[in-house]
Amino acid sequence: MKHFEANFDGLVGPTHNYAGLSFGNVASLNNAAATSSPKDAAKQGLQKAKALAELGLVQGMLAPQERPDLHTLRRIGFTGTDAAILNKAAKEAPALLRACCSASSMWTANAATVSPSADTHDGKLHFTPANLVDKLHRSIEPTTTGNILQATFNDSRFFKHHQHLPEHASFGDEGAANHTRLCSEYGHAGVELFVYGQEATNPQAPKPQKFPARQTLEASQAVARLHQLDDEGTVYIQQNPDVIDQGVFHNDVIAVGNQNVLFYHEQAFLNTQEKLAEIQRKFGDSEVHFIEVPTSKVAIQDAVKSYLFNTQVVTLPSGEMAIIAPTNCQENPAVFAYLNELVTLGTPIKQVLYFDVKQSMQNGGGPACLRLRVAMNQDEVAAVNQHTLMNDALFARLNQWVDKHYRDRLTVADLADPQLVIESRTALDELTQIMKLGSVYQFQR
Ligand SMILES: N=C(N)NCCC[C@H](NC(=O)CCC(=O)O)C(=O)O
Repeated sequence: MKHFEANFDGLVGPTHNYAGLSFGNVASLNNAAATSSPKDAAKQGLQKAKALAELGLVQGMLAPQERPDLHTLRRIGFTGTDAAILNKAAKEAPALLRACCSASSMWTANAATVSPSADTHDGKLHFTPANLVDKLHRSIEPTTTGNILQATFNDSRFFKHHQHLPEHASFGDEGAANHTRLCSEYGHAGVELFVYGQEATNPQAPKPQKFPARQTLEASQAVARLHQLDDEGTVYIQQNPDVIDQGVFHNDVIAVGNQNVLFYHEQAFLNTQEKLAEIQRKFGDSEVHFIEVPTSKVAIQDAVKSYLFNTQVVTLPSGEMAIIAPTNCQENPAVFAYLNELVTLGTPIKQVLYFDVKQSMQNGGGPACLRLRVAMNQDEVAAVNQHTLMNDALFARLNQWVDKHYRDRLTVADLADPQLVIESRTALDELTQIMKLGSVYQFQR
């Protein structure tokens, strides 16, 4: 049986904008109130997804969410027509309106945690949508995320969908951004690494002082229980609180793994040596390539600016690995020099491919934020909703759809425009037909 690691990229939604919503995420704060281009953002994402499909990887797309989120605005007491609600919210609670308009579901690394069937006791592939409780604008994602995941992975013989964890800070869960899986082959049982920022039930444990730790140990443990993982196939690692305070708001901003490679910054974790030894022991006989990037070569600030670690490390059909990096890495001299050296070091990583995803980067989302990894065997791939899988036809169709419905420019002031609701719903309604998703949105129910 053949095995693959598929990437499901988030299709950027029609309201992509810069609202400065993510305290602790340097790019989001620095670009607050900048003018965005939803059209360019969506096309940059589609280009990357198409390129990965052309490299021979299994590539899917996940639909964006309905924004502005009028249902949440109604839930918090705004009444009247859609236009009246937007008008009132813009005047009386502009920060809440901005939170209800973010296209943040595009970062599907935060959509869910996924455990492949090779790791789980019941032999099913498990999904738990992330509750994203640390940020208001993201906490309104998980229910629709669950609907979209179920419409995409819609065969209960293979896929098991859980409800998101309880919506409380003790269970702060940011999904796959704080989870990576090492394995010898995608279809063999692997070691799942859960990286958390703090322990909710132990106030004495280390935690960041300035910026929030979005993921708790308790959330990671709950997901591992739900997914029926073995203790021997699971490692919990605490992220270094000092780097969270320097803008590393998710572990995937400082570390990434693929098969037998863990690529990370020397300051990424606490108790690094002990944890690497545990990973190696649980991995088994063959060797894990621990590629540690020292501060002397790449400072934390350079890693945060360039997103060196928010790269996708992928295995090509040839068996060699490539790094999918944002063009921002080419523009940072220290990082570019490091990447040029990396491919000569004799590790499995042999090439670097650069993609312009600047529209997303300006909100703190690099190539790896834009994708949810799902390791699957060929029967599972066949059971996926085939209309979500990238190919020439879907690429052309989605580009046409973007051209038809998306604005070239969007400012925060435009978010109160009632026309944007109509445009967004018309676009998403058509998208659910293109991707054969059924009625996943509240406005369709
Ligand atoms: N690292 C991963 N996997 N994901 C990146 C998520 C970026 C996202 N940015 C935002 O939500 C910014 C929205 C704004 O400010 O308009 C966040 O902070 O949650």
